[in-house]
Amino acid sequence: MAAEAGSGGGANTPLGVLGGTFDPIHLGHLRLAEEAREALALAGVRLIPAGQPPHRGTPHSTAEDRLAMARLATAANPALTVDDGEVRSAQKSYTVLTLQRLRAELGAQRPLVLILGADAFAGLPAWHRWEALFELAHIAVANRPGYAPHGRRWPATLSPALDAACRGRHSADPADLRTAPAGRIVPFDMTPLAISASLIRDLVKNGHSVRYLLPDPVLDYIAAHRLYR
Ligand SMILES: Nc1ncnc2c1ncn2[C@@H]1O[C@H](COP(=O)(O)OP(=O)(O)OP(=O)(O)O)[C@@H](O)[C@H]1O
Ligand SMILES: O=C(O)c1ccc[n+]([C@@H]2O[C@H](COP(=O)([O-])O)[C@@H](O)[C@H]2O)c1
Repeated sequence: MAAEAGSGGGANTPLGVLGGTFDPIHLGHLRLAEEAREALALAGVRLIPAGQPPHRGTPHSTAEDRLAMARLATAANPALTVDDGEVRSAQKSYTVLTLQRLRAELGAQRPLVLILGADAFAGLPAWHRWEALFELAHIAVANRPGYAPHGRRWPATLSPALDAACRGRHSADPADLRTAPAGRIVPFDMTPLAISASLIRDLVKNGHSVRYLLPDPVLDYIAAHRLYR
């Protein structure tokens, strides 16, 4: 059985961190976590729903609903755990603060791997104290349909600031993630899934089915709470 995220594995086993608004959580998020876990030999992945996402308006569902859906979506997989730290915090959900909290919890030596889709990675220079992220965690970047940089082509398409920050950090070998607590950038390929939370919200709003785009318990939660109508 896979080790429980956050406590599993040895002291050097990297732990994945996947933040998101998860409005709602869908199979793109879950495959991103699962494929990162497998490709990068992670102890597990902590999914962290944003309480107050810094770069978008108020989410369409409450933080409690998004947290509940994330818990339902991951209940059957012990390698995926849900962290409510950002939902419980009164502050904006800046990733740098969350990684500092995880560092304090897990120690300075535990390798952390911040998992991002290609769209999120490309926007990194707009994040709060973004260059400090490289001191706190490794970064794993997955392809996402419709977005560049994509997979192994990514270094050619970065903004100059991100390109400069990435220089010398690139690694194609997941084993490198064990040799330091932070600082590497690892692109990895996942099954391309053109699923987004905004697509799901639009489908629900227009009365269409979203079955098989997200787990059935999340589908049932959306229906029971009349979300996104
Ligand atoms: N289908 C997908 N493939 C790869 N990465 C994804 C996919 N969907 C989301 N991600 C990644 O998951 C993280 C959280 O995404 P987020 O919660 O914003 O979902 P979203 O589907 O992009 O939402 P929205 O459509 O509301 O903008 C980001 O790093 C994002 O790049
Ligand atoms: O730290 C920041 O400045 C920052 C800016 C934008 C997004 N993030 C984080 O990136 C994740 C995805 O955000 P979003 O808005 O695309 O759902 C989520 O965990 C956010 O808290 C973080």
